[in-house]
Amino acid sequence: MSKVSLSKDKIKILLLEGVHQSAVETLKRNGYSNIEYLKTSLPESELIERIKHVHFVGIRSRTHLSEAVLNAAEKLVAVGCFCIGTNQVNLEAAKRLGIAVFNAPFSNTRSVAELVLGEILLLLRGIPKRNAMAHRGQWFKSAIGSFEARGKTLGIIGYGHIGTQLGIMAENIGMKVEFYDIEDKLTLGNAQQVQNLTQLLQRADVISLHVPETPQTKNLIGMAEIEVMKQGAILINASRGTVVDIDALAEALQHEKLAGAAIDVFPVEPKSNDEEFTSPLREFDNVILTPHVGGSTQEAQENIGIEVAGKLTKYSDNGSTVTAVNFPEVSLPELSNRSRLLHVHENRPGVLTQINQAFAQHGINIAAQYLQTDDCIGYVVIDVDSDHSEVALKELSAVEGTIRARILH
Ligand SMILES: NC(=O)c1ccc[n+]([C@@H]2O[C@H](COP(=O)([O-])OP(=O)(O)OC[C@H]3O[C@@H](n4cnc5c(N)ncnc54)[C@H](O)[C@@H]3O)[C@@H](O)[C@H]2O)c1
Ligand SMILES: O=C(O)CC[C@@H](O)C(=O)O
Repeated sequence: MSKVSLSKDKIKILLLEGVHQSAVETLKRNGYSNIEYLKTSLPESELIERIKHVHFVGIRSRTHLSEAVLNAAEKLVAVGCFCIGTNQVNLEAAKRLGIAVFNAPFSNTRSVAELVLGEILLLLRGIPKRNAMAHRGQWFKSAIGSFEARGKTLGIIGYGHIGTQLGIMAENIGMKVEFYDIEDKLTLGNAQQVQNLTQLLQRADVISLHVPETPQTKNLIGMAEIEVMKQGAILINASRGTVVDIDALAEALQHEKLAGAAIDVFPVEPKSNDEEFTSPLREFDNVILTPHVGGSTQEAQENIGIEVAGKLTKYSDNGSTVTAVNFPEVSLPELSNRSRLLHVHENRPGVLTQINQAFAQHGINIAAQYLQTDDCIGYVVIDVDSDHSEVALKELSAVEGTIRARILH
């Protein structure tokens, strides 16, 4: 499958899930005007129809780009996830099809860390329960089950962008911070890395999860893990819904093993604000339930819009794949007075030799060549004189193992 360079007004962009207007503004400022903007996600069957003619798609966490959807996306060049998580996209299938996927790895991390810090303070004081009771006309003025954060131990699981910021903020209010991560991490402030999860669970007054969704993090916290936590501890999950076994959590709350919880993400989340939210946790006054809004602040969404739209623009305009999550990363200078060929191919021996031989046969001079590969695909970018560019594209498209070829003038 190959493509010829399109004028920008022909490049079709579909933005879903109400991404911030800053994305639309960034795309328009860069000359992209053919934008369809929807406030919701789309069910798979509708998405399959709509995505057929689209060159770039922008999504958040509710849109599932399954293999079936990606297979239907004949023209799709890249996906922009206007969020951190990319688990909603079949990244391997996208890669095999030569579709680059970008995200915003840190623009909303401060927002998540701030929300979690607030939840820690409220839960340690037993405020969610007192608040719920007051709404029902009950007056529960008592210090029972109400504690300061100072001196308590916060156990962070996943000490990445969010975990580290939360750790620093928690230390600033006098908490002791310990964390568990599968990688050895540079510890910030006075935080301490512990060697295994059980140790962290046994020692912490509050556990907060900040891991990605992976096969290893599925039900990372279940019945057995809650069992080893301190009596009366607090559990917070603002990472992904698959990380905590919700039924096990509900049971622990029922038996008052845990004093409270704050849950922002769920194994199954409503597809839109019109759908009912169902969860066994709804019955507990001591649980803060939020509709996956950890990163939903004006500041974060605006920054994400600019960041991801900027990455899509750059990939479209000059072929740069820097920070792509499923693609070999190539950093490229701006294109001037030449044409640029972008070639995604299966990573097998001889592809580059074929390309160079074909170009030599046609007397096509290569002004610059950039190549990066991973175990599955190769991405080569070749700058040539514009006079030779159409022949070069034809040759490139005929190379065995070609997944996609595109040209920029
Ligand atoms: N609730 C929200 O709105 C919201 C917003 C942003 C991010 N998130 C979620 O939070 C997650 C974390 O975000 P981040 O920016 O801190 O990511 P990050 O990649 O910077 O950090 C994740 C950390 O988890 C560690 N990790 C991975 N697997 C682990 C395991 N099995 N056990 C222990 N540690 C493990 C990694 O080594 C890394 O240090 C994201 O993947 C996303 O799913 C949710
Ligand atoms: O905005 C969203 O839908 C997802 C937010 C968050 O979970 C993320 O992965 O960045």
